[in-house]
Amino acid sequence: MTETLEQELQTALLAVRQAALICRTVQSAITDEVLEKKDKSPVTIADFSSQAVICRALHNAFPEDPIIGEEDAAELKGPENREFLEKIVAELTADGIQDPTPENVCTWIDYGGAKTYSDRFWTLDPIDGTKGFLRKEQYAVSLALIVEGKIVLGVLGCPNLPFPGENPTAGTLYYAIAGQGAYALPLVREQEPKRIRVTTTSDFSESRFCESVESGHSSHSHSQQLAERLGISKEPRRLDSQAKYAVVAQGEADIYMRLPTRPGYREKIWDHAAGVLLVEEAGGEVTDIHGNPLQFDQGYELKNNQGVIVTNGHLHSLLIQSLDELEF
Ligand SMILES: Nc1ncnc2c1ncn2[C@@H]1O[C@H](COP(=O)(O)O)[C@@H](OP(=O)(O)O)[C@H]1O
Ligand SMILES: [Mg+2]
Repeated sequence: MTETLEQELQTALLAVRQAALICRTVQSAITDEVLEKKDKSPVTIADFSSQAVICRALHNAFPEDPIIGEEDAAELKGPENREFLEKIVAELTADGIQDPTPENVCTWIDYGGAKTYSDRFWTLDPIDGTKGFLRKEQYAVSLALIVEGKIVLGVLGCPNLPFPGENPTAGTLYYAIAGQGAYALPLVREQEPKRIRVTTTSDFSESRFCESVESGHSSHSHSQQLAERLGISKEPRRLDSQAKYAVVAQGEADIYMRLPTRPGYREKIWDHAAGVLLVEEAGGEVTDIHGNPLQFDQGYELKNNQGVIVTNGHLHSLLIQSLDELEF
């Protein structure tokens, strides 16, 4: 890749930072009462607001680029949801976004409505780890640029992952450009980015893995079997969202396992693209459970892949070999 992607990077960093700060505001307003009522509206306001802000920024800077986003505005357009749309408008107004009329907000969200592969496109998960967001735990705003099937830029906003040396509530913004390394900076303010790297652990008995909190997203029983087989004795670190990729990329865990819970499920590209590049650029390795590279040229799903295995590289092939012996 000869072009520098400087404009893409600056646009993506600004947009993800803004969206992540909006999500943080909405998350702090979630109360137990809302959760007890099983009312998911705060998360939905945050999802839509995040997608609106990021797609608006991308469309202004790169009007020709398709965006494959997780959300679309179809359900916001009916009269029965007008009040809900007004809440999103109010949130964006409070955040100082210019001209967030109901019509504009729907238009911005729908910029993210591409579904099929093209030679150059963005993929966006406005809130990855919805369940973590609702529990007031980890979640991520995730944005990646894919050119000719290769991830060339990834940005991950993790409002609840502390940046070393900063106030624990500061949050971290991660980014990577293909061939140029992986970096972290505090979410809340401009600072010189810090290069991040995976661990050098080559012995499973010393290693720590991370996995989803939700056993419906990644099989805890299989990971436990595998850990026993490989002699991994440390307790797994469980956290939601692509924050797991960030944790491996910055050397706080050696492995991230995402083991299928049912054979037909296909991973979504927006749940992985930014995280994959972050880990690869930090020196790690990412494949599916069979050791095949993840294919980002198949539409919005990783159609040809099953599960995801992320390691610091040193532990990869042995882990894949041991997985071969498990039934999924
Ligand atoms: N059966 C399944 N297997 C794997 N991932 C699943 C799944 N069902 C849903 N997911 C995905 O898991 C993501 C969260 O992953 P994690 O458990 O690592 O936090 C969800 O993203 P959203 O939260 O954006 O909907 C969703 O896309
Ligand atoms: Mg997701």
